[in-house]
Amino acid sequence: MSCTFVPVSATSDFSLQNLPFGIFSTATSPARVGVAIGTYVLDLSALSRHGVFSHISGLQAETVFSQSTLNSYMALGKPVWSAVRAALQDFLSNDSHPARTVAVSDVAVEQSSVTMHLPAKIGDYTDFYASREHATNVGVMFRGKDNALMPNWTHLPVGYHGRASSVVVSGTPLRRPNGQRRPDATKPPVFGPSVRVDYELEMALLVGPGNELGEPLTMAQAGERIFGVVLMNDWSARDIQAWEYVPLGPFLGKNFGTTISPWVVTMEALEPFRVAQPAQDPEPLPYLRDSTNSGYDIQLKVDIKPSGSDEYYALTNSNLKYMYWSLKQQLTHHAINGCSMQPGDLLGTGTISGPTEDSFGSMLELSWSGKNDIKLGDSGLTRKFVEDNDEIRITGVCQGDGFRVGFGECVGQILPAKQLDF
Ligand SMILES: O=C(O)/C=C/C(=O)CC(=O)CC(=O)O
Ligand SMILES: [Ca+2]
Ligand SMILES: [Mg+2]
Repeated sequence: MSCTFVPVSATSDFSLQNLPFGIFSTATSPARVGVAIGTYVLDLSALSRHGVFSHISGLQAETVFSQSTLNSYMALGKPVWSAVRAALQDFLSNDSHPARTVAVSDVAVEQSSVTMHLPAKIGDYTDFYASREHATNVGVMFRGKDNALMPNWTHLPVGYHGRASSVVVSGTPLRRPNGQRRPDATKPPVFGPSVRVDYELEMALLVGPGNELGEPLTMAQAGERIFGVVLMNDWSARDIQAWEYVPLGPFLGKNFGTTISPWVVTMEALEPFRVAQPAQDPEPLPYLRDSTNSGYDIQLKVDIKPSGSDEYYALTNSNLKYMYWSLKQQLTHHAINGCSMQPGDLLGTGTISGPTEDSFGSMLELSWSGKNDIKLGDSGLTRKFVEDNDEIRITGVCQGDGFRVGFGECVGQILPAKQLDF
């Protein structure tokens, strides 16, 4: 099966097997639901008017696809998502589909001519800490070798509640935060711009149908409730974080901005890329046990475009398959106490570091807390943390046989701090 409606190159992130969902607008029309294919965005509200989804029960296609967020569509659940995916694949690959009398320009626009928006109204944002390598590295730096991994870590997916208000879509610049830090442990704390702004390579799931308050989710249910996955950069001010986090965890060092990619890759598109997750020892308690393959082979890259340069230089090469706690275990654990999850809630995986040094998912780890210079290719440039006007770009790809399921880009630039005088 191949796409015959528009050209799709074998190296495109957005193949017929992918079909990620996003929210786009153009100079002349408002934000609404789109699906990426090749270099185009398919306008699903326009396709609805041509009857492409009219056979799907439980879907008010024109209404749902004219909205400026995906929340209503996310709430509909897996049977509808599957039917829409099948309808799109049929439309795109079958020349004799009844709606194929339309012109490309009737139902699609070039991605280069659209503005992408946040895919959902995110009610709540939670971030986990689920890479053993990352948690160990950070633990060694913050608490010493003997207390690196806390005793709870191998028994449950550790997480904290973040701020949905500061989640932004790829391309939105962020200011370096001001805050309180204590650079010299023998002196009082100081206030001013963070000098240790960092990125964190993460992915995040978006919740589909939620659960009522007091009604926990099981592992089997959680598997059906995940709508899809995006790339995420959990920007972190390490100096603010290191001083403030005791004993309640991340706060202002994290919530000055979190960047996500605009295209949500669905779980159905990721299905062929499932792999075994790392062996879990000790075996988790029964509510978190999973005999299915719940890891995903997604190659992840972080590059930096340093201030004043036009070139990108590699920082991190990692993979989602390194995550110790799976997406399903994270969602289940989050709801097991009866906490209600809503369509559009965002759950970050935590920084995705792997076993080798080039797979470390943050500058904190790459520079080992600022002790070492990170070399940017052969440019002669170095970094320990993110400098003003640097841009950080995350990309992610699942490589299939002759096709790709890719995530596009998650980019963000750090602008100078706001000048504050006290
Ligand atoms: O105190 C610590 O050990 C560190 C906490 C974090 O950096 C939180 C976080 O964002 C976790 C992650 O991304 O894996
Ligand atoms: Ca994080
Ligand atoms: Mg953040």
